[in-house]
Amino acid sequence: MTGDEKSASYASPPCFLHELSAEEGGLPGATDPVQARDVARWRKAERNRLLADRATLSVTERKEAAEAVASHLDTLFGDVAGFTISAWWPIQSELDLRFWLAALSGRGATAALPLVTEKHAPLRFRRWTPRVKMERGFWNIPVPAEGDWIIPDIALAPLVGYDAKGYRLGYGGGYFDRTLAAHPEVRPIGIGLSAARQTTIFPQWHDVPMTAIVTEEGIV
Ligand SMILES: Nc1nc2c(c(=O)[nH]1)N(C=O)[C@@H](CNc1ccc(C(=O)N[C@@H](CCC(=O)O)C(=O)O)cc1)CN2
Ligand SMILES: Nc1ncnc2c1ncn2[C@@H]1O[C@H](COP(=O)(O)OP(=O)(O)OP(=O)(O)O)[C@@H](O)[C@H]1O
Repeated sequence: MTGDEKSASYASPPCFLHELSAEEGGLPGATDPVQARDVARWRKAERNRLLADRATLSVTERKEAAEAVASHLDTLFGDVAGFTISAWWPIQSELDLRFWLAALSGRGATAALPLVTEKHAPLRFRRWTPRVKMERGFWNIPVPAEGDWIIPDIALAPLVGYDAKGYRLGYGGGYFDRTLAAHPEVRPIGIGLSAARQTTIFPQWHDVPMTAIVTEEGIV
């Protein structure tokens, strides 16, 4: 079964959601609270389903997917010299792109990792290399312990789900959306498994679409 077929059989989408999308004529911020609650519930169920699916991949399959993603990123970016690119320190069976990130400095680029320094606020970023001292941050995610705050040119965003229009489903904190609202100059690229594709994630006023989505199958 494809991811879409699975979502069709495992969770029923909420009704009238097309009316919520700003694109379809809805007013940003003027979302019906009942429908917003339905979307939030649906997202929570889909997030759990997609996370459970992802966890069934073997270590080898995940490693192969990460290597395929890395080669698609090289195709997408070409020469990265001069760019600052953020990614993530993997948790919960996320793809591990640290090998690709670690190689950036040798290519004249700067690698960065995100930090949650305040709940419900935009992410902040610090430079990372394998030699940087790390500490446990929010949610126990390892983060660079010191360094100046920097703003990436490109932010690779790990995704739990995504749709054909480039909207991303994450862990539900809204951190990436807040970051992109605060820094519209940052180019967001969603990274995940092709199986994480949804027909739609019912975009809300706050959802910022990715510039591109990269999976093990290629660039979407
Ligand atoms: N490896 C990794 N690092 C990352 C991210 C990521 O997705 N992956 N983030 C990408 O943004 C930021 C952290 N994102 C987080 C998002 C939500 C929650 C969280 O507390 N979630 C709640 C559920 C919220 C809800 O459903 O209302 C929870 O699980 O209790 C924690 C961290 C920064 N670092
Ligand atoms: N720019 C914003 N300003 C205020 N609140 C926001 C903003 N962006 C998102 N939020 C809030 O964050 C909450 C979670 O959003 P959403 O479900 O899109 O998270 P997510 O993209 O899955 O999470 P994450 O980016 O942390 O992985 C929503 O309830 C939303 O209201």
